[in-house]
Amino acid sequence: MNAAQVVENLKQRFPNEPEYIQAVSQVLPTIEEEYNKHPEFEKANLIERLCVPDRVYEFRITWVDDKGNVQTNMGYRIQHNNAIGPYKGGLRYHKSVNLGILKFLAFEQTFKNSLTTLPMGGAKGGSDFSPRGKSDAEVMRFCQAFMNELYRVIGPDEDVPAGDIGVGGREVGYLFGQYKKLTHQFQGVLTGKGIPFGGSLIRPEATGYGTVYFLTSMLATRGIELKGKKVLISGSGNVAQYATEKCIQLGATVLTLSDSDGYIFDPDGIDAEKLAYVKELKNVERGRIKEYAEEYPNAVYHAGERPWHEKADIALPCATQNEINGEQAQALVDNGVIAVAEGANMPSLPEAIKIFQDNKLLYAPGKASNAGGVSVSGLEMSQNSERLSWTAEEVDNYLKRIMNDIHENCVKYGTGADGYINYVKGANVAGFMKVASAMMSQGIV
Ligand SMILES: NC(=O)C1=CN([C@@H]2O[C@H](COP(=O)(O)OP(=O)(O)OC[C@H]3O[C@@H](n4cnc5c(N)ncnc54)[C@H](OP(=O)(O)O)[C@@H]3O)[C@@H](O)[C@H]2O)C=CC1
Ligand SMILES: O=C(O)CCC(=O)C(=O)O
Repeated sequence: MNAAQVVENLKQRFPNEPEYIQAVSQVLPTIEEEYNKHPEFEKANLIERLCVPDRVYEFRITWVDDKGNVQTNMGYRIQHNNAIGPYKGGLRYHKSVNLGILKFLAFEQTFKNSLTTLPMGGAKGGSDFSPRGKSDAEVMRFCQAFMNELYRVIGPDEDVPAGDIGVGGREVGYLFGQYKKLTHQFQGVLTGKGIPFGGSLIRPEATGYGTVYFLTSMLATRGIELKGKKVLISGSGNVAQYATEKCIQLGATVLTLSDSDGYIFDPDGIDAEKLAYVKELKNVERGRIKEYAEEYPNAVYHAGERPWHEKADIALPCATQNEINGEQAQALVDNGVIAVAEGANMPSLPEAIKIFQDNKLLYAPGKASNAGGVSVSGLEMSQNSERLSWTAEEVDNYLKRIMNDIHENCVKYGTGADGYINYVKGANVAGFMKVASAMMSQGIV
């Protein structure tokens, strides 16, 4: 494989999908050397078959708003690769959603799911529908209309969606209810379900907790503890909330949270009580993060900005893709940040990653550090299959073990001659080799 040539070909074929091209061009150069040790891969054109999704579903969703107006949105499901297990990955509801963004997420998910050690292929889906400002009834009607199309192509052994941006417990509940209505089947067809109907304990916490578990493993390679460190977190949704919670539990001080309108800086740190306020604000009242600064006057709200210019030891981007550019990465380095672990998917632009790596920061790409969420989704599937529910402690122990295994794999495949661990290379090679081996065994399909 000539990675640059493959990327160029994909660019020609998919010129309007910059995020997808960005994700692919971040992965291919890091697996090129390993790939080229296996001439049989090239003969099977494995790389193209791995980059281009197995199939893409695109559909119109029609729903009625509270005023009686008929609305339409676009819906998508990208089934990227099922070489190692059923398609698996979240659904995103956000006004920015388009085919290219979901293709990047599905591509990344394939590598991530491979890293989890569990049998899950990669997928992603969603809609350009924004739940922001919508009533519960509107969200319910939208979810039902979305499932009216999606139910045809998902199933517990076929494709198992879950949440992502804009899709949390509320939306998964409505989606599940409609699936059941349409199919007459009570099946583990979605993960992130409510606990009373087959959800797993620790699934809501898993992505944020897992990111911090991965961070502690990275810090341990340099004999550093999280306790006492100052942490910048972006986002204030599911991943950010539980990353904050785990940081607090492990004795770190979280200074910032954000949403798409701006960020808050709390010089006293966000403690458990303030975090409970954020959870209520974001998950129940569905308010804006600026209200935090009204509730806690020592905190400052910065409208229209991101938190990356604040001084701290650690950064955990937990909002969305491309939220750290080169200038912001340089500010983090200049301010003494030693570690960046991505809770979000692809939050760092390529220029930012280069700055982190050139400065030998501990830097974990999302496909490694945020894999805890989909891992516990995999454990939810296991519990559903055996009609059992595991305790929170059991699930959390599994999660710790999986995050540790992912870290070990990154170290194994990513440690360079100078001892610096390139977690990007480690995660990509480890994730790739398992999927490649499965694809080779299954023939040209
Ligand atoms: N949930 C999960 O289990 C997993 C999630 N992830 C990734 O983590 C990230 C966050 O997801 P999650 O917490 O679930 O989503 P939520 O919808 O719960 O929260 C998203 C947060 O990010 C903010 N945000 C969204 N878009 C932007 C933007 N364009 N600019 C700035 N802020 C933005 C939102 O602010 P606002 O309210 O203003 O929109 C909100 O605070 C995503 O990248 C997702 O793909 C990765 C693995 C698993
Ligand atoms: O839990 C899942 O299936 C998907 C989680 C997800 O969307 C992700 O890992 O980005």
